[in-house]
Amino acid sequence: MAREQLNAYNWNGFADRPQLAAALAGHVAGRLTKAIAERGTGLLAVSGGTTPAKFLAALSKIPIAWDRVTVTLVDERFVPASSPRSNAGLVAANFLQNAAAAATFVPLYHEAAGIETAAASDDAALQSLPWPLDVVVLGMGTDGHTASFFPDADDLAKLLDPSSTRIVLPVRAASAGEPRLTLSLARIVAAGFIALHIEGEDKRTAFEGAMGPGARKPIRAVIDAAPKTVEVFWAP
Ligand SMILES: O=C(O)[C@H](O)[C@@H](O)[C@H](O)[C@H](O)COP(=O)(O)O
Repeated sequence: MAREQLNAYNWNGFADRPQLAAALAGHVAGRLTKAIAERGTGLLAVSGGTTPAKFLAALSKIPIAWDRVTVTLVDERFVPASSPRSNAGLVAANFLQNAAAAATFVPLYHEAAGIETAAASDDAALQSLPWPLDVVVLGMGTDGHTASFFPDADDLAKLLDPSSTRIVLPVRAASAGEPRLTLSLARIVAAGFIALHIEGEDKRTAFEGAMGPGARKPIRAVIDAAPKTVEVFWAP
């Protein structure tokens, strides 16, 4: 039976950002623990940017079997980990510490001739991860992008193709700054638990706009393609 696209998301609002960080970290840790119990391993993908730092720090302190968890990125800027723009750098500084230091981190960036070459070698290298994702934590820009699915990306339809067999895709988008590497929508929506972590009134307004009528934004494409309810975590 065709699945009705009814904006399948659940809104989890919090009074402040520390409370959101603690709650989201608890949910993610619980899902990973369940995955480890069921299949002996957990696979987590986290987003970069400026929002996740508190959440990642809170998650790093929760004592689960991190040595059974593999963590990768939802997307990455095409910059080395030493760059202040690096999402791998954000994860290293905020998450790969405390209890979570025992997790295995799989970055997306590595030196390559260009973004297409990097994406192709990532695609091969990440095949061996224990797919599907147990947990994915997405962010969102006020333009309605999520992951590196920027509205002005070259070949956006390919990035948003739910039938794609790709794991990692290259992204070129004027609004993105650097070229990007992103998990495909297909891999993201196959996750057992899909969280969207947004903060501030501007992003709440942008999210509500994306869920309404009008031009379909990438975040809407992800929610519509997801076979499970997307859990939105928001604080002012
Ligand atoms: O590499 C990135 O930038 C992210 O993965 C991206 O998708 C992010 O989630 C949004 O751009 C929101 O970024 P902020 O948290 O900085 O607002």
